[in-house]
Amino acid sequence: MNILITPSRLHGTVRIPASKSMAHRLLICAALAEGTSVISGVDMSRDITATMDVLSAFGASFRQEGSTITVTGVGNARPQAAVADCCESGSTLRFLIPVAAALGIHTTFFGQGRLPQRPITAYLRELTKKGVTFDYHNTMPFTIDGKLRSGVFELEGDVSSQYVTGLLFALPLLDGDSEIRMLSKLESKPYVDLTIACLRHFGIAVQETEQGYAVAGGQQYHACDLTVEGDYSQAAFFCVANALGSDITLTNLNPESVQGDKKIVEIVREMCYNREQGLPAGFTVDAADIPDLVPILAVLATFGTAPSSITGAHRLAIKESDRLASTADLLNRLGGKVTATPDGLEIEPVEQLHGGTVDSCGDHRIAMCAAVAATRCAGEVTILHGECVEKSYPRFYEDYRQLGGIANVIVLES
Ligand SMILES: O=C(O)C1=C[C@@H](OP(=O)(O)O)[C@@H](O)[C@H](O)C1
Ligand SMILES: C=C(OP(=O)(O)O)C(=O)O
Repeated sequence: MNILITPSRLHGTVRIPASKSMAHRLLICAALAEGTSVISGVDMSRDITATMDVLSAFGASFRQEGSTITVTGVGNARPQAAVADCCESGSTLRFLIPVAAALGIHTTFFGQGRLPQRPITAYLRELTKKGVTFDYHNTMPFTIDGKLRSGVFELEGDVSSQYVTGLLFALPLLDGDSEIRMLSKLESKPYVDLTIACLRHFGIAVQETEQGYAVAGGQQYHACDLTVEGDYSQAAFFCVANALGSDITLTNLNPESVQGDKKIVEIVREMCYNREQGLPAGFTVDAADIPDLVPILAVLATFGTAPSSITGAHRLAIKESDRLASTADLLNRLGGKVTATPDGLEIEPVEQLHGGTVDSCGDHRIAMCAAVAATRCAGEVTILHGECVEKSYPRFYEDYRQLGGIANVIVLES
C-alpha cells in the first residue's frame, strides 16, 4: 500500500496509543502469573498480537473486550511443543525464547520481514550452556528444545537490551539463582528498567549489581490488574511535528513515566528554546539509550539552524530496516542532507524539503517519519509500503487525517 501525502500542518488533539514495550511486558508477566490478571489500555498492533499469539501457544489465554485484556496464566496448561509466530517483532522473539526454555516447551519460532536476520547470537551461546539446544541455521524458522538451567549468563551490552529483558522474565521461574553479567556497558538501559518495574508489579524481585543483575530462582508471578500508559516513542512523531510548526495536543501520556523515550520532550523543548533565543538550534545527541527516537530526531535536525549529530546508534543497523541507511535515504530523497556514519547520523539543516517518493523499507518508524517530514515539504510525498505502520500503530494515518493531514492510499502505475 502506498500513501500520498499533500503537505499541510497538523492541528488538534491526538490520543497517543499504548506503549508497545509496556504492553509486551505486562502481557508476558500476566501470562506467567498464577490466576487471572486484567491489563487495560492496550492498543492492538501486529507486534502485540504476535506476543499474545505466542503466549497462547504456550498455554495462556486471553479475553479481549475493547482495550481491556483478561489474561489467564499458563499454569499447568503448558504444552510440550508449540509453534511461535513472532511476525516481525524482535521483542516477541527475544523476550519469549528464554520463556519457552524456562517452561521447557519445545518451540519452533517463525518470523517475517527482517526478523530472521536480526541476531539471537547471545542466546545461541549462553542458553546452549544451560541445557537448551537450538536447531538454527541463521534464519527462521528455528527450533529450541530442552529446559533452561539457572546460573551465570554473560551478555554483550551493545547488541540488544532485549536479551536482558528476555532472561529477566525467565530466570525467576528456574529452581536455582542466576546472574546476568554484562560484558560491556548496557545500551537501551531504560528498557531494562521498564522490565524491572513491570516485574515488580507481579511480585518478582531483581537486584541490579555492579556487573549486571541478580535474580533469585523459585519466584512466583502474582496476578494483578494494571493499565498500559501511552507510548513516548509514538508521541515523538507528534512532538517533532509540533516543533516544525504543527499545533497538536497529545493526551494519554504519563509525565512520570520511566520510558526512556520521554527524553523527546526535553530534546524538542531545548531546540525550540534555542530557536526563540535566535541561537543555533543544532544538537548533539547520544542515542545509546533512545534508539527508537533516532529517525524522527533526524527529521527534527533537518530543520535546525546548525548541523546536528546523532551518535551511539550503531545498533540501528539491526532493526526493522538498517535504520541509519533508511533514515538518511528518506530525508535525502526529500531534499535533506543526511549522512549515515557507522555510529549514527550527521545532519546538515535545509530551509525546506522539496518532497518526492520515499521507501519505508517496510519499517514503521521510517513511514511515520516520512509523514511528519511531509508537513514541511514544498511538494507531495509518496510513501511506498506505508502499511508497515501496522507493526506498532495501525491507526497512524487515521490519526494523521483527524489532525487535518491529507494522506490517501494511491495505486502507482508500474
Ligand atoms: O525492550 C524493548 O521494548 C525495546 C528495546 C529496544 O531494542 P534494543 O534493546 O535492541 O535496542 C527498542 O529499540 C525496541 O523498539 C523496544
Ligand atoms: C525495533 C522495534 O521493535 P522490535 O525490536 O520489537 O521489533 C521498534 O518498534 O522500533
